[in-house]
Amino acid sequence: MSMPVRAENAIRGRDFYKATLTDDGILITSHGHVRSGSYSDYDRHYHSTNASSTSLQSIQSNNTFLETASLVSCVTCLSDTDNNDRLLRAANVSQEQIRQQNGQLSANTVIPFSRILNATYLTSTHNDSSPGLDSVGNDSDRLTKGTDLSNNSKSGTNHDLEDGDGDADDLDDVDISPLVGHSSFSNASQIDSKNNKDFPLVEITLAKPRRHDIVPKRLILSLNQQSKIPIKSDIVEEILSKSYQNIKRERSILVIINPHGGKGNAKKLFMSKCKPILLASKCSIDMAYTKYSGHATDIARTLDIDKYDTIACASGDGIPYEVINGLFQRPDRVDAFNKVAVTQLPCGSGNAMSVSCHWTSNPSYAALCLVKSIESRIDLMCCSQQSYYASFPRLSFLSQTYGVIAESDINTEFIRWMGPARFELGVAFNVLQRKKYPCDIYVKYAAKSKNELKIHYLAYKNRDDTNDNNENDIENDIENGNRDGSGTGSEGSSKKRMVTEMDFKLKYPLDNGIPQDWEKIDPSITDNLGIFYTGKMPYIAADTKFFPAALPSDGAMDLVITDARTPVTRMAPILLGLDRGSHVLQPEVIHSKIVAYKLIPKITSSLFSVDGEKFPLEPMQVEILPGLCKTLLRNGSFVDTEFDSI
Ligand SMILES: Nc1ncnc2c1ncn2[C@@H]1O[C@H](COP(=O)(O)OP(=O)(O)OP(=O)(O)O)[C@@H](O)[C@H]1O
Repeated sequence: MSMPVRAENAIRGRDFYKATLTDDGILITSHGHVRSGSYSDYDRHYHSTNASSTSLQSIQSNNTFLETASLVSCVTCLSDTDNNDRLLRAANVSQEQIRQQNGQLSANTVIPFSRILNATYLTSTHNDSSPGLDSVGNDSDRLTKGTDLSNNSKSGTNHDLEDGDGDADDLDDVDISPLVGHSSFSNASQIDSKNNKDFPLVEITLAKPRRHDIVPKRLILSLNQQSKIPIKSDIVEEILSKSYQNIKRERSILVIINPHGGKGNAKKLFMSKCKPILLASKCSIDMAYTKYSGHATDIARTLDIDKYDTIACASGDGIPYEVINGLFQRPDRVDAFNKVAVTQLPCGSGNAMSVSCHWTSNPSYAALCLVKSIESRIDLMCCSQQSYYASFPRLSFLSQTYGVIAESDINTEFIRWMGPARFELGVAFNVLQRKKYPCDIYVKYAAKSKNELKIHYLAYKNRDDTNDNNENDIENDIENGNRDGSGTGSEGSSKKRMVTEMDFKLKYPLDNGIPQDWEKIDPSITDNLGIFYTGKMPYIAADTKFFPAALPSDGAMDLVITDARTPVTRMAPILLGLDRGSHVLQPEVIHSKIVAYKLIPKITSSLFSVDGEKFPLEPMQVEILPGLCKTLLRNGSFVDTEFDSI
């Protein structure tokens, strides 16, 4: 049996791999190369299980370490580089050895489905003088230059809404070319490969580690239909459905870039690290650049929500805050919060959302998480103060703080050039001064003592583990005619539902005073308050696990309070425990789960910080709004803080 000429043309001069599908991914069984004008290598490899060609032998001679490396690469599928490095070292495989292989995969490598971005039948144009892969190269150029390719297909496109230069700049040799939707591939030639049951030639695009990042990489595979798992008729669909299990494919993304974010690097980071991954995954992308503070709120308030399922903020935490509030101020906010997921591509200096939700602060890995994540609902916190409450209260997704941390966060803006380090410097400075911030605090507890908090945490964490916190189930329910989205499986879960206008209604409006069942925190503590910090996400910065017990939708926020009178010798272990999250276990630290609070400052000069934004020094009342916001959580949960084992 020989290879069809068109298929040979398509892979002429390229490496290809013979492969088979397994439960975990695509197993490479051997490697080949089709020389110009000859397809004998392909035939030899295809028909021989113990191939004896020279090129194969030379590959096999290196197999011992490569097989180890293969296993490692399989295990590390979504980890970032630090993790990869550690595992490779543990397996005694040096990066140099990996590099020597020129990126070739050895037999027995498993490409995990979690790493596969796209799959398509490999096809050739009818014009042999311009073989398919050259066309792909052209396509790639067009995509990276930001040209609108959306005439026939929404997929894999890129439109600049503003700025327009779309200078995908630093892509160097990154391979971003989706074949599907390319008009030069006729239907006839696609059928040619698809219907060839003996030789289904498939091109996959996978996310491949390169230096500290991941980049899209295309591979040609000759797939053995006698695979280890049952294959339905369409092998490409089989690969795609396993690569995107319960995950929405081909997202329509509005990327909002803060050009000043991340010390002015946000645009470059997005273009070079995130965009190639998103395009290779066949997402359609529109881009908007913020021109002033508050612009992202205006964009989110007025955008056409029918066009997007995702708003990705290529920024720090300031832009997601603005976007959530823009959606909240829409007349059709119910539809907006049911339609659009808000996520972050970490291109700012404070990237707590990405660290908590995507488990990484690396923009390329976060982009992979974006396309591979489960849509989930997270709680928001609604903040009311007299000066703005009447128009719109403010939604907070991350934190509110008063005292030492608020001043360190905001008052160190003038040393913005320092990046994240300025925050730590500010905290240390204020703590050492033992500055106090007197106030009254009233709270409605969900779990008051540390013991009750642990019980609450374990109950909700286990519930999340079993429910998978999976918003896609809601979409499936709705498609199946179950309009309230209550689902068939885990009934009663707050996440398995669509939000309604009732979900925006405050239980504790500011004007109604402090309810009877709220407790006042001991004034001897609050008159000497050092840190007041409430949060919904575990990380407030890449290496600061301030809220290790935070959960996406437990209907509560975490409260941390310290007393400014705590001796510096005791504060030192508290601050040094911030990276591990062990500070909350220290006896001097108050740590509770609460559903609402009111803080009344007793000083005249200070501020609040809400999600890193400066808020006025007025009484602040906050309550939780359960499961209001759709976002993308890797594996449906926040990064594991190991709170249960601290
Ligand atoms: N064009 C602009 N000019 C001035 N300010 C802007 C502009 N675009 C956005 N901003 C503001 O910049 C602030 C910080 O944005 P972002 O969080 O993306 O950046 P960052 O680098 O992480 O900064 P931070 O360290 O404050 O978190 C936001 O509050 C936003 O309102």
